[in-house]
Amino acid sequence: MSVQMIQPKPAPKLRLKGISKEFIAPRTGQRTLAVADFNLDVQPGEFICIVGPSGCGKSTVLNMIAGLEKSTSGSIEMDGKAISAPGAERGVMFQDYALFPWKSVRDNVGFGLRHGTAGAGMAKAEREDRINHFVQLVGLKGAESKYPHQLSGGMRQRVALARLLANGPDVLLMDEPLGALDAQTRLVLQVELLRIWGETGNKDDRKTVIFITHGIDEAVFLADRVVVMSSHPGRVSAVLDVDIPRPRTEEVRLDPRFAELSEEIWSLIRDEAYRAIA
Ligand SMILES: Nc1ncnc2c1ncn2[C@@H]1O[C@H](COP(=O)(O)OP(=O)(O)OP(=O)(O)O)[C@@H](O)[C@H]1O
Repeated sequence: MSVQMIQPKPAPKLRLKGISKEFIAPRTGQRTLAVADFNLDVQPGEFICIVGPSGCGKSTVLNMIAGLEKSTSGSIEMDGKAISAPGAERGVMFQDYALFPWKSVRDNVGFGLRHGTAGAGMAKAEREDRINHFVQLVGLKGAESKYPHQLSGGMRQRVALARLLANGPDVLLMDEPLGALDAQTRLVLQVELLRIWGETGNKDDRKTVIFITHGIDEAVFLADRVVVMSSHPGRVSAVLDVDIPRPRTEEVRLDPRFAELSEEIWSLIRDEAYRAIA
């Protein structure tokens, strides 16, 4: 008789348990149930993409994990502890760069280290090394003294990513970070993002990522799992494993499995996507 060892599942990095969010308009009192009974466990180092029709509640879910919005019911846990406010261990990145226009690349990247909790107690030399490391990691070496207006959109998002990483969060919460970029830059930065995330390195060194996108191809290219949402109210309608091996290179986009998964996701949101913009 053979005895099968059952490996215990690691404790989730994030646990979203039955969360809902109802917005109440201050003047009219009109209620909008944006998210209802949203459940998701995210494993450490996992790359999760959330897709769904416009207005289905993707940003609301992300903002609740970031602690920028309070959930109306349910609970959000990180490493087993309840989250209800923003915290340095969860870094957020948005579509619109959010850089300081009057600060250089170097000073933008180092902002959190100089003024936030991330750099508290850090010696100047260590802080400067850390800034150099992340500037280099995102491919901005040589552009340290430039200002945001001197950079392309893609470079600005590299600065925003370096700043996010320099603060050393455990979880990266990314709301359409490539959404404002032209199509070619977007494809290049998807590959870059996986490199920076550590796709070719040790799995245990990777950050946990929640990444919102309108791009189904983008989600399939990046994610370990794609969470598909339906709307009114926003719920999880499906969770798909992206069983395409890593590291993922440009060739992946030609893989029949890539097309198959993209088609499956589109079929899940197509009807609602048409209704959302009708
Ligand atoms: N502060 C708010 N007050 C009232 N309603 C809100 C607020 N924020 C979001 N909503 C509503 O909640 C729902 C979900 O919005 P949310 O922005 O989370 O969706 P989304 O999927 O991120 O949208 P998109 O894909 O267009 O970016 C929408 O109906 C939206 O109008």
